[in-house]
Amino acid sequence: MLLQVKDVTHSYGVPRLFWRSDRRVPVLSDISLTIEQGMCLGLLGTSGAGKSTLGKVILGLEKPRQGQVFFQGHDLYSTDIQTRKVLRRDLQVVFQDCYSSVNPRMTAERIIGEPLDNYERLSLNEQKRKIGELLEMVGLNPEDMRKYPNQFSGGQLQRINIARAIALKPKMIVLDESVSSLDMVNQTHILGLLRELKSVFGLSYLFITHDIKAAYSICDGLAVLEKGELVEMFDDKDRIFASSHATVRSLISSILSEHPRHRSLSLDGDPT
Ligand SMILES: Nc1ncnc2c1ncn2[C@@H]1O[C@H](COP(=O)(O)OP(=O)(O)OP(=O)(O)O)[C@@H](O)[C@H]1O
Repeated sequence: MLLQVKDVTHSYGVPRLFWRSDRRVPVLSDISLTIEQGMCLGLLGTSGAGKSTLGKVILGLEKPRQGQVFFQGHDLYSTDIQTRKVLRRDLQVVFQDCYSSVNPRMTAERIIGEPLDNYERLSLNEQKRKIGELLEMVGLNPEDMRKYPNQFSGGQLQRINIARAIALKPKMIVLDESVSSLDMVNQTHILGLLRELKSVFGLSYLFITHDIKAAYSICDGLAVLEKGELVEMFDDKDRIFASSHATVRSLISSILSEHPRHRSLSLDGDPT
């Protein structure tokens, strides 16, 4: 098992202006889930359900109040710093906002080269060659490495973020609404790219989204969060259609056409 989230509960403190507050808002309640190597789990839920918080907990960025996160058998929050650094290499992230995820003053070469600088000792030429290969892998041109973020479209810049995420050949990537800000055409292309990278590298994804159609198109399994609780978990994504849970039904109906003729729409295709 690659990732195990065990009984995770989390809450955020409520800030007060003039006195200390011990009031906390519960955000995650007793969450347990697993992700196997090579599997893509979709984490669905409405806004504020706690999806991004769970993503941060899994990335080792937000220590949960209770529970544990095991990545490759190591407890992320109690392991030593050295092991944590090694584990971080295998656990990468791509966020929704491709522009704020990068330093506007860095070229694509430096953006993609950052994790390589941190973890690998490559010569200048080796690093350039590797960055060129990564750019090609995500469908861009090696010459694009000289460009700055403002010279790329949103879709191209998200490809740069993906190239950075795969630079160290990680085992798992947390994709937090990574295609949500893109138009439909770019969304389809990036989802295709993610599917391809998954099969080439045996990558695992946690695909965080409110978009059930995008999740269905890339995920093997689906989990549904509501108000911090994991209300349903489907190892096989197709089982979601049999769910009678109100939240799950409303997620499904949100993508179905109003027209009765489209009620049996497959999530893979467009309505005919
Ligand atoms: N750093 C923080 N401090 C305090 N409260 C927070 C913090 N981050 C998130 N929250 C609150 O925790 C709850 C869950 O937020 P979270 O971002 O995890 O939900 P989400 O399901 O990812 O939502 P969205 O789809 O809108 O991004 C929300 O009520 C949010 O306001």
